[in-house]
Amino acid sequence: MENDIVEELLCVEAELQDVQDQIKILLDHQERLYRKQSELKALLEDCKTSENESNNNASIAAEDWSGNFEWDSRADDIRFNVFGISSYRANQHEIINAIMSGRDVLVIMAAGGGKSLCYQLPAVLCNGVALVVSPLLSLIQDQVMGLTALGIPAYMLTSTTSKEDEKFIYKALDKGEGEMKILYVTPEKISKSKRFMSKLEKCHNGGRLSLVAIDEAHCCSQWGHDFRPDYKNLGILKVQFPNVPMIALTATATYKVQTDLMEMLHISKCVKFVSTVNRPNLFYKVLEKSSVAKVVIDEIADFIRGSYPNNESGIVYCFSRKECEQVAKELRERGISADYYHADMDVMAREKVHLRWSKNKLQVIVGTVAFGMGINKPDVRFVIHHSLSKSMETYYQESGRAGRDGLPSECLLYFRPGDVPRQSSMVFYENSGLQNLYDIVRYCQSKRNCRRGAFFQHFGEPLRDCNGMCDNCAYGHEIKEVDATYHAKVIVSLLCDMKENEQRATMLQLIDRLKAKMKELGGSNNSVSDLKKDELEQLIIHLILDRILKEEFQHTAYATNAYVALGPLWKLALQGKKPVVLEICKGQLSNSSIRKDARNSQTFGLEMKLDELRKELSSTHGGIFPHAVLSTQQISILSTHKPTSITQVEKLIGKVKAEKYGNRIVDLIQQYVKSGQPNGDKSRVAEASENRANKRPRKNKSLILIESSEDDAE
Ligand SMILES: Nc1ncnc2c1ncn2[C@@H]1O[C@H](COP(=O)(O)OP(=O)(O)OP(=O)(O)O)[C@@H](O)[C@H]1O
Ligand SMILES: [Mg+2]
Repeated sequence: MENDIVEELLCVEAELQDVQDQIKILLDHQERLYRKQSELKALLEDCKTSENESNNNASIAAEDWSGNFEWDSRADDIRFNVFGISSYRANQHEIINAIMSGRDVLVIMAAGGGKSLCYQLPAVLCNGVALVVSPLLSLIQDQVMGLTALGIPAYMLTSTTSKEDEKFIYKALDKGEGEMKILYVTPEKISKSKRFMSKLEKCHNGGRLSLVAIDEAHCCSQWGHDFRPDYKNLGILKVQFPNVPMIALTATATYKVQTDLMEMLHISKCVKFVSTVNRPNLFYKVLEKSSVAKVVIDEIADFIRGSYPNNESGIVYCFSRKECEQVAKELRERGISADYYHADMDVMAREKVHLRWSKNKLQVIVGTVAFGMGINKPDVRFVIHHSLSKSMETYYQESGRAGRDGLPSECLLYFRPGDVPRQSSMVFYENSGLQNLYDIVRYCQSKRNCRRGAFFQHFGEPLRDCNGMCDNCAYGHEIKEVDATYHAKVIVSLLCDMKENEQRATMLQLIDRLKAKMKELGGSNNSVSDLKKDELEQLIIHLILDRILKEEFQHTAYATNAYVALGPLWKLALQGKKPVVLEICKGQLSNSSIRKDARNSQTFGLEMKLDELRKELSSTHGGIFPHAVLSTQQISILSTHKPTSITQVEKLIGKVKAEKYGNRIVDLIQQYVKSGQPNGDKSRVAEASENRANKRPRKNKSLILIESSEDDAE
C-alpha cells in the first residue's frame, strides 16, 4: 500500500516537473515574443520617422542641396582636377552643398560610398583648416598619404608625428603660418591635450577653422559596434565652436545610434543624409562547405586562381587564429600569395602583413574578425568567408570590404551546418547572440530567396532589384524537396529518451544515434535511411530554427560545449503536427563568374601594363599606395581611351595626376600601341590564362620558398 502511494507520488512529482518545464518554456517563449514585439514596434516607429525624415530631406535635398550654388564651378574643378573624380556619387554633391552652406550634417552612407570626399572637398574649397577626427592611426596615415599625393597640404597630429611637424602644425593653428588645409587627429587629442585645444581655439578665433569632420561617428555610441570612450568627449567641439559646420559620417548606424550620436555631438538640427545599405556592385554567393578541410581549400584556391589570376586583392575570413594560419599556409602551398592576420600577433607583425597587402605585394589576407575597421583598400575584389559570421550585421560589414571602388566584386560564404555549434557556443552569452546567429544561418540555408533582399529586410529598408547579383537570383539551384516530418519525429523521440536517461548529445553524437536508430527502423520504413550525414546536419539546424529543437551550452575547463535539446515546439513534431520540409540542393543551374564576364579582352593587356606602372610609381613617389597613384577605375578609363598626350590624360584623370604621372603614362601607351599590342591583347589573355594553368595545384614546397623569398626582399 505504502509502496503504491510512493510510486504514485513519484509519478505526480514527475508530472509536476514536466508541467514546470513546460511553464518555463512558455515563459521563455513569452519573453522572446515580448522582446520581438518591442523590437518590431521600434522598427515600425523608425520606419515611419525615417520615412517622414527622408521625405523632408528629399524635399530639402531637391529644393536646396542639389541646386546651383556660387561654389559650383570651383567645386567641380577641384573634384576633377585635384581628386581625379569624374562625377559625384549619390548624395555627395548635396552633402557638400549643405556643409558649404554652413549647416551641420549627418551622413549615413554604405562602406565605400565615398564619404571622405564629402569633407575633403569642402576642406580644399574653404579658406582655413578643416579638423578631422578619425579613430585609427592606420586610417589617418592612409588618408594623409593619399591627400599629400594629390598635392593637398594634409597633416596629422598623433603619437607618430615628428617634433618638426608638430611645431609646423601648432604654428599653422596658432598664427595661420604655413599651408595646412586638413588636420587629422585621434579623439584622444581632443579629450586629453589641453595644448592642442588651446591652439585650436586660437585657430577658431582667427576665423581659420573651416569645418569639423567626425569620421566613423558610430564610435560615439555605446550602441554602435566599435564604441570608443574618447568619442564621447567630442561634444565639446560644437560647444566651443558653435558656428563651425560639423559633419559626422558613418557606414552603419541604426536609428538608435543616429539619435545617440546627434545628441552627443550636439548637432540635433543637422541635415541628415541617409543612403541605402545596398552595394549593387557586390555579388553575394553561399557555397556548400565540404566536411573535408582540404576540399574547401582546393575550391577556394581554384576560385582565386581561376577568377583572379593577376594578383587582384582579396580577404579570406576564418573562425579561429589557428584556422587562419592553417588556411594561409595551405593557400601558399597551392601557389597563392597569402598570409595571416589575427589578434595573437604583435602589432608590428600585423602592420607588416597589412602593408604588404595594401601595396599589392601580397594577394590574400587570411584573417579573423580582428582584421576589421581600418581596411581602407578600395580595390578588394573578393571576400571569402571560410566560416559563417556571427550575425547578418557582421557579415554585411566584413563582406562589404569588397569593392569599395564601386567595381564588380564577389562575396562568397562557405556554409556547413556543422559550423553552427562552433559559433553558437561563442555567442550564446551575448545579448540576442543566438537570435543574430540564427538570422545569418537562415540566410545561408535559403536556396530560393534573394540574398540582397535579406539585407534590406534585416536593415528595415524597402526591397530593391538585385539585378542578378546574387547566386539565387543569377542562376538558382536545382532543389529537391524532402518531407522530413518523420525524421523530425524520430529525432524528437530520441531526445525524449535521452532526457529521461539524463543524457546529452552534441549535434554529431545525435546524428550517430539517429543513424543507428534509423537502421533499426529501416525495415518498417524505407525512407528513414535515405538522408546523408550532411543532410541530417541540415535537418537538425532546420529544426533548431523552427524551435522544435534548441541548443544548450555547458562550460568545461577548456571550452563551452553545445548540445542539441528539445525546443519549445517539440511536442508538435512528435505528434507529426508540424510538417517539416527539407530543401536539398542537387546542384547549381549554371555558374558563371562575374569577373570573367566583366574582363574586357580588348583592354586587358594595357591594364596589366598600367598596373605594373602604378606599382613602380607608388614606390618612387614616397611609398604611397598603388591605388593612390591610379585607381582601378582610372586604369580602365586610360586603357579604353589610350590617350597620347598629357592634355588628353588630363581630360581623363584630372590635372594633378596628369602633371605627376602623365609623361610615364603617355610613354607607356605609345610603346604599347607601337608594338601592335592592341590586337595582341587576346593572345595576352591567353598567355595569362596559360600562366594561370601553370600555377594550378603544385603541391611542392618550393612555392612556399618563393613566397618567403619575396618576404625577404622587403
Ligand atoms: N564620385 C566618385 N567616383 C569614383 N570614385 C569615388 C567617388 N567618390 C569616392 N570614390 C572612391 O571610392 C573609394 C571609397 O571612398 P571612401 O574611402 O571615401 O569610402 P567611405 O564611404 O569612407 O567608406 P568606409 O565606410 O569604408 O570608410 C575611394 O577609392 C574613393 O576614391
Ligand atoms: Mg571612410
